[in-house]
Amino acid sequence: MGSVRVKVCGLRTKADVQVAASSGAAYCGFVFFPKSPRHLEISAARDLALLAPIGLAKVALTVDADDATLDAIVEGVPLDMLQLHGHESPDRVAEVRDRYRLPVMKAVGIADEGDLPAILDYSLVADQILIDAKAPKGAALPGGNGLAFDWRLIAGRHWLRPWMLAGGLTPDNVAEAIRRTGAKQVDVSSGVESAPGVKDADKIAAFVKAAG
Ligand SMILES: O=C(O)c1ccccc1NCC(=O)[C@H](O)[C@H](O)COP(=O)(O)O
Repeated sequence: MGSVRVKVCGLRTKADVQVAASSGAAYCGFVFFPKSPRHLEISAARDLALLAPIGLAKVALTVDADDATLDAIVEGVPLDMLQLHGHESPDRVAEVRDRYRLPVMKAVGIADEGDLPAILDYSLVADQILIDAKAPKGAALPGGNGLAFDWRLIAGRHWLRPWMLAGGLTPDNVAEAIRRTGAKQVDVSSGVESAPGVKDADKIAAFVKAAG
C-alpha cells in the first residue's frame, strides 16, 4: 500500500471487494441510499463486509438516516466507520458518534470559498471529513456524481481532523489532485466505473497505483 490511503466507494459485488483489497485500497464504501445505482440491501452489504480482509476498513454511507435505519445497518453489517453524506447537523454527527461508538466521517460539499467554514465546524465533532464536490442543485444524488471542485480552494490548508479528497477523481487525475491539494487520503466512486454502479477492476487497480 502506498502512503496515500484510498477509499473505493459504492462496491456492490464480491469481485469489487476482492479487487479493492488486492489493489491496496485502505477503505471500501457501501452505499445505503435507495435512489443510488450503488445502493445495497443490508444482507448484501453484510456478505461483502465479511469478505473484506483486515486492513480494508468497511464504511457505511448513509444520507440523513434516522436512528432506526442506522440501527439496522450497524446491527446487520460489521463496520469500521459511518459516513454521513446528507444534511446532518454537527449535533446529529455527535449524536451518531456517541450512539454507535464508531468513527464518523462527515461529507462536506464544496463549490466555493463560502463552503469552507463547514469543514471546521464538522471537524469539532467528526473523526474525519470527506471534502467532496457539492452536488449541483436538483441532482438526484448528493455524491457519486463524478464532479470535481476547484482544488485551489483547499490547497495548503490544514484542519483539525484527518480528511479525504473526493469528487471527480479518476486514475488519470488523482496524482495531480494529490499534488495540488496535499491530500493524504482520496475517495473515488464513478471514476472507477464502466457504468453507474458497475465497478471496473482495471480502473480500481490503476487508481490505487496512481494515488501512490
Ligand atoms: O455514490 C453514491 O451513489 C452516493 C449516493 C448518495 C450519497 C453519496 C454517494 N457517494 C458518496 C461518495 O463517497 C463518493 O465516493 C464521492 O461523492 C465521490 O464520488 P465520485 O465523484 O463519483 O468519485
